[in-house]
Amino acid sequence: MFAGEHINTSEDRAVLHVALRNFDDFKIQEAGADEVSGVLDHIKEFSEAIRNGTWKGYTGKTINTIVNIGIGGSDLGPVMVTEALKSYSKRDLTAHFVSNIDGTHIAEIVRECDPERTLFIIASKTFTTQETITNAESAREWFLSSAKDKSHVAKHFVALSTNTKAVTAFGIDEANMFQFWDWVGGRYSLWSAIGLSIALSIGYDNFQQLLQGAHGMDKHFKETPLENNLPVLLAVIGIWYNDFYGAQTHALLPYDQYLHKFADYFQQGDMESNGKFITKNGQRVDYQTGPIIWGAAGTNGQHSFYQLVHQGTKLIPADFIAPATSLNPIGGSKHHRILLSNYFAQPEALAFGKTEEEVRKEVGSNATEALVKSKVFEGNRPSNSIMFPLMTPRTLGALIALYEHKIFTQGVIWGINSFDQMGVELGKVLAKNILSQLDKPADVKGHDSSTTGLIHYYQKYRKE
Ligand SMILES: O=P(O)(O)OC[C@H]1O[C@H](O)[C@@H](O)[C@@H](O)[C@@H]1O
Repeated sequence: MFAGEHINTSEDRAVLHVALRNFDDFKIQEAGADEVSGVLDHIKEFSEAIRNGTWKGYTGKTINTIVNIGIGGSDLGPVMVTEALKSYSKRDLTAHFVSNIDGTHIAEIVRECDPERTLFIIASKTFTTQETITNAESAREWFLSSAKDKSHVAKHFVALSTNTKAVTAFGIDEANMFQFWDWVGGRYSLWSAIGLSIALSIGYDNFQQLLQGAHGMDKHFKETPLENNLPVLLAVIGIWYNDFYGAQTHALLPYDQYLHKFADYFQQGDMESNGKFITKNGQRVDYQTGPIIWGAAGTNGQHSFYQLVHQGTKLIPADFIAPATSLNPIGGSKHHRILLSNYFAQPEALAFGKTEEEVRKEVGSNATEALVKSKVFEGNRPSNSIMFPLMTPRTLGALIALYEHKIFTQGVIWGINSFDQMGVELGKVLAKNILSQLDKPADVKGHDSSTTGLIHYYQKYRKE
């Protein structure tokens, strides 16, 4: 990876998100790597102009709302990080994220926007993603219904992409485009121009701290012997339970409300990277690869699904993640002490459980056998605990990079290509064909009976 070899073999690409946060440290030879600092300068200059009010909208007002339009890697990273670092954000600059093609998503968000004071950020590596382009077109239509004159688009629309041609064809000036390169995978792109909404929200200096935190983890990963290497340790522990104990899933359980999107983010990060049954050499694996990633912020999960984690029939390895100090120490950190007492208690309960003997002592001799048995916790359920002093941009950068390299290491051990995403293609192709058949029942051809029946049902009941 660090040598810039084309380890994304199926697409013949280097994988260099580490070059986005390198600060001239590692020597990386790849076209575009020398352009990173120029794009960072552009991000700095632009984010400062928006934040300090020198950038004005078409009626001379400052920008008070940003709307990032993107999906997958062009959405989940910015959403997760702006939420995680909300405490560092400019409170009078509201950030919204539109991803879903469902018109409800953009319709509900523009209801909260003032066209004179809103900046739309169209985030798409390829600039061909149907959802994003359709949402961007609807945003432009909504904007022009107030602004009227197309020349005003330049003050309210910017693009983050590798595809200059498609961006300019959409009507966005090249000067308002933030570049990145094909060696940045979508799910590894928050460090690139795709992070513009993050820089706008928390300020460029904090964005740079985020990058530096990730770079620190990159160095650790590259230079530390395997037995002390954090991403490697997480990777091999994960493989141990996944491949040798049959665990199907892995839960990410941050005891930090700011990290409430962490599991959503790494659902793409991990499952799109390692959800593959073909090795780099084209053989079908005869072992398990990437786990199902899921989770929720503690303690909410405890009151929802932990029953199964503790007493269900499935083995669920979990990562418990927490800051020692809260950014919101209300009530003299009363809340945080309660939160952390749960953070400490859960792994302990999972590991050591409660024996039948202990239960008997507790319930007394009148209890039925069934009641006794229902209160037993078998224990011996695995978890990792990750703790850090305080949620800062630098810490978050390191934490994200920790998981990125864990995923990469697992992919290497499984012999798969963690950096393509062929599995998202088939559905897209089928949907395109179906879209062209939706008008008339007679057009619905070439499907199985269930699909045909469903489309006919829609055609019978739709109102437009
Ligand atoms: O940024 P884009 O090009 O719009 O892609 C958005 C998403 O599309 C697909 O689902 C995949 O390729 C994802 O990896 C990607 O993040």
